[in-house]
Amino acid sequence: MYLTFIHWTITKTLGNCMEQPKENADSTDTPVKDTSMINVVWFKRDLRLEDHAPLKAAIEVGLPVLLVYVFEPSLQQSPDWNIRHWQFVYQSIEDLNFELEDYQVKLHCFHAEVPDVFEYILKTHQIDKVFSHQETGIRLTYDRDRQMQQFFEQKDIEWQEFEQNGIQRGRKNRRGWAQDWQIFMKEPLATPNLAQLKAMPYEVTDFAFLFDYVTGQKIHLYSKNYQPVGMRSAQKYLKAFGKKCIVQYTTQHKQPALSNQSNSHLSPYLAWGNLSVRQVYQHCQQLMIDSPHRANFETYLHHLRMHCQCIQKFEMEDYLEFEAGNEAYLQLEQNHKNDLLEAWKNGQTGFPLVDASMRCIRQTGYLNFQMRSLIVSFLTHHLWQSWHTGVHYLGQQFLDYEPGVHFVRFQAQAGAVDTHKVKILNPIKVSKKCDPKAQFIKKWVPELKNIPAGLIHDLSKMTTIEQIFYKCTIGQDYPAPIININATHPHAKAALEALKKNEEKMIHSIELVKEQPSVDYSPLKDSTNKAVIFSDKHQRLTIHN
Ligand SMILES: Cc1cc2nc3c(=O)[nH]c(=O)nc-3n(C[C@H](O)[C@H](O)[C@H](O)COP(=O)(O)OP(=O)(O)OC[C@H]3O[C@@H](n4cnc5c(N)ncnc54)[C@H](O)[C@@H]3O)c2cc1C
Repeated sequence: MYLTFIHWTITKTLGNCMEQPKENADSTDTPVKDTSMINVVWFKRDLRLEDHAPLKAAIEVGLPVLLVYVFEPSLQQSPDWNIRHWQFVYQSIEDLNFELEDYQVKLHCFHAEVPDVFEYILKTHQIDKVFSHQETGIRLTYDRDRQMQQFFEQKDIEWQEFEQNGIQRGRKNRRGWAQDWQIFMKEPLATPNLAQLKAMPYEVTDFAFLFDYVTGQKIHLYSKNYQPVGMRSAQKYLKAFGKKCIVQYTTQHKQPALSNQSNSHLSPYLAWGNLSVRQVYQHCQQLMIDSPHRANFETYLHHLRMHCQCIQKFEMEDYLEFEAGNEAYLQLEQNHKNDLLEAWKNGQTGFPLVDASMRCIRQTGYLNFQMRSLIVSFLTHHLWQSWHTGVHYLGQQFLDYEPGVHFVRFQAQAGAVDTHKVKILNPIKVSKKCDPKAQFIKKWVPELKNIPAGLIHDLSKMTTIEQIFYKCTIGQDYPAPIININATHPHAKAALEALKKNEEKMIHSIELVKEQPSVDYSPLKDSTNKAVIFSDKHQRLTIHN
């Protein structure tokens, strides 16, 4: 009866993605060891089948390959974790398994700690090698990788890790990094030959790897407000961006209401690896050759490099997860005020664009760069709360949560890395500039839907008669501003200015988020000066006149 219930629950909640234990499975049975050697590909933030160096290498060895993804319970305890991240991963795996059906292969999922998973596989199989990408994650995943390194050494298993997205391990500084990154981006895609993948029948029969996972979690659900998931959706978004959105990319990308027409929305696919940065880079390079929007492509490729540059910085300075890059920042007196923090999280600050942004991320998991900067500036400069107080909350909300970009960008905007570069954003001015017709505000703050755009950005100017006329009483239907921007702005400015004096001595971050020397984004040329591009799928050279 008990087993039947568990089996039913698992089937209902996990659908096809997770391993299904047999009803008569008994975890106390001694598994029969299959002595043939296998290799394992351990998927992490690389949920795709193209440009996948570990998968390619594993297939080329020729042994049977087991494909594995591990949902780690310890990550669920991390303050930046949110079920939406796992929902995205889960859907990605479903999509990937759909593609793999043609090859009668499957990516197997576990819910357990990684050493336990490998111990479990070792009960029945001999592992020769494990292939994976390097991961620039949080301290928890880094420590897990160090633990796994020892584990594999003890078991005499070779672990081959591959560079991903041009992020280099073991670097002491970023000198020359931009050039290396560009070389990596122009290298041929690592295309696995899936037809050669030797399938192996495999089943997880031990409930320990499944049961905890099922309890209380709704991993198989996926909100219709989130972007569609998977390699095929990612390719569609990539194509749409290259064809349409790129036209407005530099003119409109700060406007949240127009983000569907101008921003790429590729970030979740890059964060969880439905696409590699190199796939995006090479796709854009192909398109820009004859494009009248070449300059926009160049800006986009530059932004893509900045994205990787943040991750590289975090790879070298992972303490930024816990500490400000600038010790001077600790001198700021910022008292924790829970009511302010809650108002910010719930989109109830009385500043329409801030509230619209906070409500939007809760619902969709997406926000453009400019609005992310605004909500961080509002929290750290106007509400005068330390960067720690909001960094995990936003990480939870973002569907594209990428620790390297997130911690570095958050700290940079707060002024926790370098106060010289900080922009204290005025929510009223940004609102007028980025949402002039208030489309974004009205979508996410429906209480304000009757108020004309001319009044909506600064509600403190609305008279009582106007409030009655537009059926919105401030302080009743919508909160009055929780702070006085005319006081908070100069206060933050003066406090950050005061830090500058001793800041130089106190920045312990080895390098700031600064521009690198400009790099050439133009396509590779052959000896006859024709553009050379590696075509996406087949690695064949395409010559463009
Ligand atoms: C506080 C904060 C936290 C962030 N956290 C994350 C995160 O967890 N994961 C993540 O992927 N990104 C993060 N970003 C970066 C960025 O906001 C998102 O990548 C971007 O909004 C995703 O949208 P998109 O895919 O449509 O990118 P697009 O708008 O199409 O932009 C493409 C790339 O350009 C970069 N970019 C866009 N505008 C600018 C600009 N004005 N200056 C410099 N670079 C720019 C983006 O980072 C992105 O990588 C964060 C930014 C901030 C300010």
